[in-house]
Amino acid sequence: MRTESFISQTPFELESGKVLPELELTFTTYGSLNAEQNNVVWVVHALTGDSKVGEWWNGMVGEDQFYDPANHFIICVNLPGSCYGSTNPLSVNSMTGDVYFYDFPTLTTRDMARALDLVREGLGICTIHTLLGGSLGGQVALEWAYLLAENLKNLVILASTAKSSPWVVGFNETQRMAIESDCTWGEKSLEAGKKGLETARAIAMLSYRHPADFERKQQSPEGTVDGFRAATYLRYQGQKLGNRFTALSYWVLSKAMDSHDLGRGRESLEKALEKIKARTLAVGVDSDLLFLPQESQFIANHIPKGSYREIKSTAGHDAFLIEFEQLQYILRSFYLNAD
Ligand SMILES: CC(=O)SCCNC(=O)CCNC(=O)[C@H](O)C(C)(C)COP(=O)(O)OP(=O)(O)OC[C@H]1O[C@@H](n2cnc3c(N)ncnc32)[C@H](O)[C@@H]1OP(=O)(O)O
Ligand SMILES: N[C@@H](CCO)C(=O)O
Repeated sequence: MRTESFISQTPFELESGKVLPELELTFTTYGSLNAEQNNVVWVVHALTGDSKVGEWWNGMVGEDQFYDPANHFIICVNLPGSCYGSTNPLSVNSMTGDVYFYDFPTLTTRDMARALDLVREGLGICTIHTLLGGSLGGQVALEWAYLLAENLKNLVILASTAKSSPWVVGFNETQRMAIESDCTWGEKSLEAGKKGLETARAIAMLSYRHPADFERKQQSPEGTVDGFRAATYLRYQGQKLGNRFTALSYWVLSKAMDSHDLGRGRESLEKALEKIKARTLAVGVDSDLLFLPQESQFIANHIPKGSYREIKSTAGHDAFLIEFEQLQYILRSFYLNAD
């Protein structure tokens, strides 16, 4: 495993017209590129993931796993805006010499896809064998698949959508409201909005899980009138994220998720999907309350070489990060059916 940085030599113009004078992108690779350059597996992480895909997707990537570095060149880039090494609101704006903080520009999933393409070009990779992404990662992967055209062979979109629904935008807005209500939000510090971020994560967890999952794991003993398990669970999850993420990055990434619309400026969503050339597998989760299975079906129905499979789980949206056995089975049949 190697973690490196790519630094763009030229200013990076965003969809908004604003410019990032310098763009650093941290990425992690596993295995090596073969002579034919046909073993590239590119994974795009979700909202709070990082480039170390072998850690958070350890049931899919790693020695003797489905994507084994012995056979594949596996790469994951920390998305711009995120706080694990790539340019983000806590980076220094090289034009002003000051940390961006709240002046960090709005990013779209299309900007993120273009940033990934810079890394691809920088590494001299022409063709990607398989591009995979879940949730926000799936949105960025879809945008990138559109740009890559014939240079992408297989696309796997997990628990995601071609356009963020009003429901997703609404959930994200409640989370940003929680951040805004933290009295430290507005301060120029690493910890700004930390308590708000904890609440945001607690709200988000309700969209990443399913009532059945809470029924199974968070039942309190009979007679409980306070101190419920569900309550300590959500507080714990909030603190866990608060200790490893920044509210500033969360803000930028959740705004990018809101922006997602593959059809923007491309006639329609359907027409944009029709232009994706890669063999595509869209995987929904039957219990996903955030990105509904029918949104994955829509992707599969409109991409010419698209197909749909479903993970059965009570885990909800996050099942794509948990249900490794089902995913492996689904992916095995996807590759078996390749031309
Ligand atoms: C640097 C980095 O870490 S970045 C990469 C890591 N994260 C990512 O990539 C993002 C994607 N991953 C995720 O979102 C998550 O890790 C998932 C979805 C894969 C799994 O989520 P988890 O939080 O592990 O699972 P789950 O919802 O079952 O919660 C388990 C945790 O809650 C705790 N917990 C469970 N019930 C309760 C309760 N009633 N009260 C308090 N704590 C509780 C458990 O002890 C456990 O704690 P731990 O994480 O310290 O071991
Ligand atoms: N739970 C995952 C997926 C959210 O879409 C994350 O925190 O990145």
